Amino acid sequence: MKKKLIIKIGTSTLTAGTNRISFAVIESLARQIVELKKDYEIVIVSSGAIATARQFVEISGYQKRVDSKQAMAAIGQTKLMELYDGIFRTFGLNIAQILLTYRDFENPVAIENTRNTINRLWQVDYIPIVNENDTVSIEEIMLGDNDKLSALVATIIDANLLVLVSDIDGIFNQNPHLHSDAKLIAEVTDLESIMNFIEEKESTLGTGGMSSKIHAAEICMTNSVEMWIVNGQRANYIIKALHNEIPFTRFKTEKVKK
Ligand SMILES: Nc1ncnc2c1ncn2[C@@H]1O[C@H](COP(=O)(O)OP(=O)(O)O)[C@@H](O)[C@H]1O
Ligand SMILES: N[C@@H](CCC(=O)OP(=O)(O)O)C(=O)O
Repeated sequence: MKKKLIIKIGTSTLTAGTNRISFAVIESLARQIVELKKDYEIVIVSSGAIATARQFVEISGYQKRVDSKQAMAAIGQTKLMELYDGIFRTFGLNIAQILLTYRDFENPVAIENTRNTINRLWQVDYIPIVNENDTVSIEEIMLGDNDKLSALVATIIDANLLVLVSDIDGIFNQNPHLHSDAKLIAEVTDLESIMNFIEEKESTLGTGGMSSKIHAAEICMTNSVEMWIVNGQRANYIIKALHNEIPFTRFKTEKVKK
């Protein structure tokens, strides 16, 4: 049986630090997935709806007003999926869209329905791409991060591994953007031991930063899902992390799944 892998890719990685979605980033993801599909069933959790919309329209006040952000997300989501579809198709990969909110994870019926949909999509060889349903829920666009959402998805489908693709190699003993001598932590088994390492710098994008990744790790560790933070700026980052060819942070759980 194939293992289950969730890949979370955020706005900063998708835009490669610019204000446009990078086709090269989506291509690199697709190329890796072609290889990964031999051993893994895959779910992508992708942000980027608002960033995609910005290439077409700027609804006034969208940086501050939540309803403007929601409208931007609604416009950008279809275009983001078009981008994924166009690029993934050239690699022979099929995609499907799933939009969820936190509330869905509190409802056993919704959990069961989501699980059934994902399993059926895998059976017919489609890759589910999840984002938050920003129309009905505003937690993520207020806090600006899909890390926790991806941990919840990983938990309900009993994933073997969640990979958070970030703009950094992993968690360091200090924020490396502020301290040049910061050292990467390769393995975390106890979250308490790393709490003091988080040192958010002021972010204009208002993202969840490292704190939301720790929160995601907490959900994963409680539910025996291994979680990695991997640097999306490195070539072939998932394949190389799997072969231990690049530095990254691994949040270990005690229970190893078959
Ligand atoms: N101890 C730490 N180790 C690594 N990064 C840290 C640490 N403390 C704070 N950070 C910040 O967290 C950022 C990564 O989170 P985030 O910007 O949300 O990434 P992404 O957009 O890829 O999800 C880093 O770029 C860094 O500025
Ligand atoms: N759901 C929204 C916002 C989510 C968001 O910004 O998350 P992230 O890129 O992980 O910080 C979107 O797709 O634009």
